Amino acid sequence: MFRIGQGFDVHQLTENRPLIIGGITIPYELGLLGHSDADVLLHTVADACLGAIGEGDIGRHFPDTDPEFKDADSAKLMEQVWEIVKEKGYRLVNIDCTIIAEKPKMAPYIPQMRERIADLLEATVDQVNVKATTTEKLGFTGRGEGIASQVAVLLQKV
Ligand SMILES: Nc1ccn([C@@H]2O[C@H](COP(=O)(O)O)[C@@H](O)[C@H]2O)c(=O)n1
Ligand SMILES: C[C@@]1(CO)OP(=O)(O)OP(=O)(O)OC[C@H]1O
Repeated sequence: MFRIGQGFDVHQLTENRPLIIGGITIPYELGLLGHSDADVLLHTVADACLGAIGEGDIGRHFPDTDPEFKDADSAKLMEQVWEIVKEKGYRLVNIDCTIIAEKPKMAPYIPQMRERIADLLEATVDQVNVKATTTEKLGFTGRGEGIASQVAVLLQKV
């Protein structure tokens, strides 16, 4: 059996925060704000995986009111989500991710993000696609106020 999932997340850009996307720290003058490390892409991957198996969303599993998750490493949260996926008997078929950001340029970091996500989802790099787009200076992403991401995932029962 195959199950499809999708995710969407947004985090605000602000000063004095690291910019962590897809488990990779990107040098930039601004970073993402959140209760956790605010890795917008890993949150979206987690939401897509939870959606695919009918397990709600990341906030249900790791509430942003719980001090345990303050400044949490989103890769650790993703590992826990992937354990739930495996317990339900699923493996990754493929995942396709889009980062929506005016700046900085994501292209140099995308190979590392693919490797990191493949590692977290116990898959190979060819099963993971990561791409980026601007919104041509339009909207909150275009003004550089935040970064969004979208993910589609396909899982298969093994
Ligand atoms: N933050 C970003 C945004 C885009 N890219 C790359 O640039 C290409 C052109 O972007 P458009 O928004 O004009 O379509 C896009 O296809 C990406 O390859 C990027 O690296 N980082
Ligand atoms: C990850 C969690 C938990 O620390 O916090 P945030 O970093 O604020 O991220 P968000 O995507 O807003 O929601 C999920 C939260 O529960």
